[in-house]
Amino acid sequence: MATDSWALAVDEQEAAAESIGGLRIREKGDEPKPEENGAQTGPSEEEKDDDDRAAQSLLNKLIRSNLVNTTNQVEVLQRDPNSPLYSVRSFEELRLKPQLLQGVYAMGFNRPSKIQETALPMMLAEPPQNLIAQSQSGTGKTAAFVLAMLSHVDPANRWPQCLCVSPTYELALQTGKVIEQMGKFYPEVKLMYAIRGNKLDRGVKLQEQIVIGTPGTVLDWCSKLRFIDPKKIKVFVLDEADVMIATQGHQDQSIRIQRMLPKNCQMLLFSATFEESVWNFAKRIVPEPNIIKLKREEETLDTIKQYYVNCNCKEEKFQALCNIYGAITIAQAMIFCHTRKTAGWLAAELSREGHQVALLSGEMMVEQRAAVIERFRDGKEKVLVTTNVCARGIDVEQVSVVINFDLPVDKDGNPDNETYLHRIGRTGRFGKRGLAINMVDSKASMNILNRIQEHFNKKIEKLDTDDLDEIEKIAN
Ligand SMILES: Nc1ncnc2c1ncn2[C@@H]1O[C@H](COP(=O)(O)OP(=O)(O)OP(=O)(O)O)[C@@H](O)[C@H]1O
Repeated sequence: MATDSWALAVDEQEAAAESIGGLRIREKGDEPKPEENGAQTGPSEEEKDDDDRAAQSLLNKLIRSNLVNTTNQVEVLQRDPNSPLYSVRSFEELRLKPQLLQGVYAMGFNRPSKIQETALPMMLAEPPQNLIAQSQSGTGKTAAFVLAMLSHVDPANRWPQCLCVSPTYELALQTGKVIEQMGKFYPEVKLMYAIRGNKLDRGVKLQEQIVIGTPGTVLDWCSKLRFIDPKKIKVFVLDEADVMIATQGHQDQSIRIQRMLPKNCQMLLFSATFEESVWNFAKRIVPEPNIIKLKREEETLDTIKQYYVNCNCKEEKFQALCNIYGAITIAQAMIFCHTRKTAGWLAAELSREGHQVALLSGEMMVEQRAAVIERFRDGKEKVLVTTNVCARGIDVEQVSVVINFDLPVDKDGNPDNETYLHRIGRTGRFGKRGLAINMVDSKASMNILNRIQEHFNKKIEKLDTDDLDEIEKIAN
């Protein structure tokens, strides 16, 4: 039957989505091919640590224990500019149910985050307002919509009232945990996971008030299997819209779910980024939206001293690194390599020299990566060797030195300026002065370095690592 083949297709899509959800271990023989010495051209697909946004997003969630601080103002585009816009400075002002206020405080939240100050009054308003909200990861979006969902359910009604769609199984579980924590003192409200593998008997009608899941299963449960009556949904949340649309098919499934919901259902959409594709998607899902944007802090190279070292091969680069370590005290450093193979080699060499080294590599499961980062954050290791994709978006405050053992290039071998800024930018944040050292090992990589210099219009000084006095000077 047509519906069955369609359901099968949905299953397949979800299986594919889950397999790129980050939790996987590579098979033996799946290792990268040996790289050519010294050549810094774009790596082949196998060589490169492939990662994806869902894994990155999950990693961020796993390692984040605090809000990301931001001084930027929120930008608000209101659907109805005549209705008073207000923001709150405390959770009390929101007149939450006492059980929920208790849950919020038990989580250690003292006051709403920047995005929550504006988003929460809108989400809790009567009549409910639709919202599209964008702010970087870690600014309190999840906590905000979880609070909105918990506030809107009627625990006396034993049917699904809030539907939350996440891009992957793992991300859905993380959000589910927040719902459980925040709803700790509100045990009448129950939660159900609509994820692959959660098999229910045919004919069952869900009694849980909140359902969180991945698009394929949620769609299945609302339509073909009818575990959920979509017409009774009051709040629909689409989380991580940017990650969602990176998976083929999810966009379509989300739109199909949305079409089954009643006209007065509150639609909420969250995203860490807001490129054109996300924006187009958001407009299809959320009619007449209020829009809240929180600008990301700009990364700059102003407070960073940048150097480059001329070498001929990776062994020479390693020697230069040893010379730097011998001359200056480095509290904590992050070293970026192009491939997993180089990263593994370098970590082993550094360990042999007596350094406490942490290695972050693409074949590790996301949880393992989170554990490595936490150990490094706690200062258990002083050097973190990593490939580029693994470390994107990770902030380790205390890092004072960043070393580009290989310069960042895109898949065509052109300079990846954005990644360069991202790698280096972190050291100079928090008002401290940072140090960045680039290893150059060929004409090609010198050319890349020159183009990076030109792009940022910032000089990268040459450093002679055979001259101890010169190295000592850069630390001052
Ligand atoms: N008002 C608050 N006060 C203190 N901590 C908060 C507050 N809101 C959220 N947090 C905490 O800050 C961290 C980030 O919050 P949250 O996960 O809601 O952000 P997010 O924007 O959804 O990020 P991501 O998309 O990465 O999940 C979490 O550890 C959360 O418990």
